[in-house]
Amino acid sequence: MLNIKNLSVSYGRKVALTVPKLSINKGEIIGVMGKSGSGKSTLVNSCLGLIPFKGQVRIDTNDVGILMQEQHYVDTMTNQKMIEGMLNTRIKRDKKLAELIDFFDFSSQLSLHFKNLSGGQKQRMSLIMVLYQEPELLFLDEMTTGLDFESRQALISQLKIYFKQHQTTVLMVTHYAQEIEALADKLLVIHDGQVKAFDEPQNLFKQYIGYSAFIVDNRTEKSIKVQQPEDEYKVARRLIDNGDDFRRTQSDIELVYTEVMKGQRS
Ligand SMILES: Nc1ncnc2c1ncn2[C@@H]1O[C@H](COP(=O)(O)OP(=O)(O)OP(=O)(O)O)[C@@H](O)[C@H]1O
Repeated sequence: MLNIKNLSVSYGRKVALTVPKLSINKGEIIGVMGKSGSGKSTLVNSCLGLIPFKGQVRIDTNDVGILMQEQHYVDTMTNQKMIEGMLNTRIKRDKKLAELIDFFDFSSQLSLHFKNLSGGQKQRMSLIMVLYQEPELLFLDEMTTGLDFESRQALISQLKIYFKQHQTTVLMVTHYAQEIEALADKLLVIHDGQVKAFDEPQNLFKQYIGYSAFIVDNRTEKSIKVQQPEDEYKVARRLIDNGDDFRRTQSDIELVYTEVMKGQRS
């Protein structure tokens, strides 16, 4: 669905991003993580052709959607008028739109103005308009930044259902490991303009963390690395005997990310 070859983006003399090769298959959801200034937005912007770049970016569809962190709309009309105007349709007569509004629980916000919506409601409204166009490929750039925990959780679970139903291919940039854990098939870690890791979380977990790990919750939050199932049993036994509250994890994104970033220059 998206193929990148020898991509290089520079701002003036500074090379901000180089990606020798990257392929995203149809229906895959890719979560992109990296520090501020690492090149995440540069990746999205070059894929969208919004900035000049060298190399190849091939997108196998014309139905591309994008949702950035902040949206600005005119504020002279209600949300309903704006949605209907921008999509050139009427909610009453448009089953697809009515269903989306229902899905994102937006009916009671239709009579309001955009500026009076909460951050989560603003994101929902933008999503309704983006998803109405049934993009095959969707770019999400920090769509839940600034949302409170509950709004983020709600949005993530709605999107999880939606993406599954529609087999949308998604590249989402986020600072929240939890978002990737809930939605992404693969994790892409960018640091200093370079791809440091790109694979399914469980593969990266095996590579960077080991066979499995126990996180001792409540007390220490320390992770214990184990390489073999037998070791896992021994560690579990010890933790149980100590009365510790722990959980087993094989795809903890935060652990993987921390491990990938170890040894990288800041
Ligand atoms: N228009 C620009 N002109 C010059 N330098 C830029 C421009 N846009 C980005 N950069 C630089 O390129 C690098 C990558 O920026 P980018 O916006 O892609 O990072 P990011 O990972 O998306 O950061 P954040 O998480 O803060 O959004 C940074 O060093 C940034 O300062």
